Amino acid sequence: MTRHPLLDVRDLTVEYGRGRTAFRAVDGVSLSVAEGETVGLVGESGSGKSTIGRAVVGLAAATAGSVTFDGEDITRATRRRRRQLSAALQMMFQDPYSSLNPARTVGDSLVEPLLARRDVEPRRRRELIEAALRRVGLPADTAQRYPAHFSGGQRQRIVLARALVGTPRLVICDEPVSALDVSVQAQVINLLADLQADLGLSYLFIAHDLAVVRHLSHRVVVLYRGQVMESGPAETVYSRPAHPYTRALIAAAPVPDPARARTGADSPVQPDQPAERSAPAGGPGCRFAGRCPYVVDECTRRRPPLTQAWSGSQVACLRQREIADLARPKVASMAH
Ligand SMILES: Nc1ncnc2c1ncn2[C@@H]1O[C@H](COP(=O)(O)OP(=O)(O)OP(=O)(O)O)[C@@H](O)[C@H]1O
Repeated sequence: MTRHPLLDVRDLTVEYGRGRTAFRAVDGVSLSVAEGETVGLVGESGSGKSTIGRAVVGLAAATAGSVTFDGEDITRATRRRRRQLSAALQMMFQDPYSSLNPARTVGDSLVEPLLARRDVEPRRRRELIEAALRRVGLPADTAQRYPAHFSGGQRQRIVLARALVGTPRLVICDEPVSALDVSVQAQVINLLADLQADLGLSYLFIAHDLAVVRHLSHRVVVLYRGQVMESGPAETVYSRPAHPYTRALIAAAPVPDPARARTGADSPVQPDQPAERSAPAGGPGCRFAGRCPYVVDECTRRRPPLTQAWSGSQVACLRQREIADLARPKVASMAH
């Protein structure tokens, strides 16, 4: 058991472009992932989820803030150090078609993470590759074949085997099932859960679909246009969403549970509206103000800090108390 979180992202800001055209895709985001924990990172398209994942693995440069992995500040780690870390810190992308090189056998793709591991002798590589393939439910001879032989679900298993072969501690799963058929999605999600139980892996699980994240996540972080709107234990965020944006997201997700459907039903916000990019980088105010049904002038003037909400989550909303009163069932009149 480590005393510090395995991954600790503090006040991370990532800007694309420079000067007047600079666009702040991630704006002061903090989150952490403990050993053996899954943290779901949710938000609509363009909210900056992938950018956070890419900054953690060094594929996007942090403009400000820090990324700490197992106690080591890796925000500006050298290429050499990144390569050493690449086995322990893996990223799994959405599209299993583009993330495997079609011209290379599966075995050739899977050997890459092993090349970074000095402790693995070349003759053991084949054994480890076959073990990783078996671990994800694929036959060992998969290694000799090309990606074109496999379906989307099988390819995503191969991508997962590639992550496993380096014995990762943290896997950043960037929408790993979005491109798959619904029936196959559940298999991959269950496989991720089994691997976590067996190997103690940690996941930062990125998705726009709250339903997918819910099944797997211990905690959830809700992102909107580069800023954290709400974060907390998954069950709390789902059953008692405190931020108007979280409530809108939940209202828009397929909801089998009628009690849960009621939670966000009062929100007229459409979370699927494309997020405009009009807010200036680092401008004051809440990024959700333009779409919030509860907005008041102050919301556009200062950025709400993340504070403890009535629900037990951390919420960035200046009006959270008043909104909580609106959302609660009116029991006062029944008190006498
Ligand atoms: N290389 C880049 N250069 C410029 N802008 C970028 C770049 N990559 C992403 N962006 C922009 O940054 C914002 C955040 O993108 P990002 O991909 O991180 O969001 P996301 O929440 O993961 O969305 P999606 O679910 O669509 O992948 C978007 O507005 C996107 O257009």
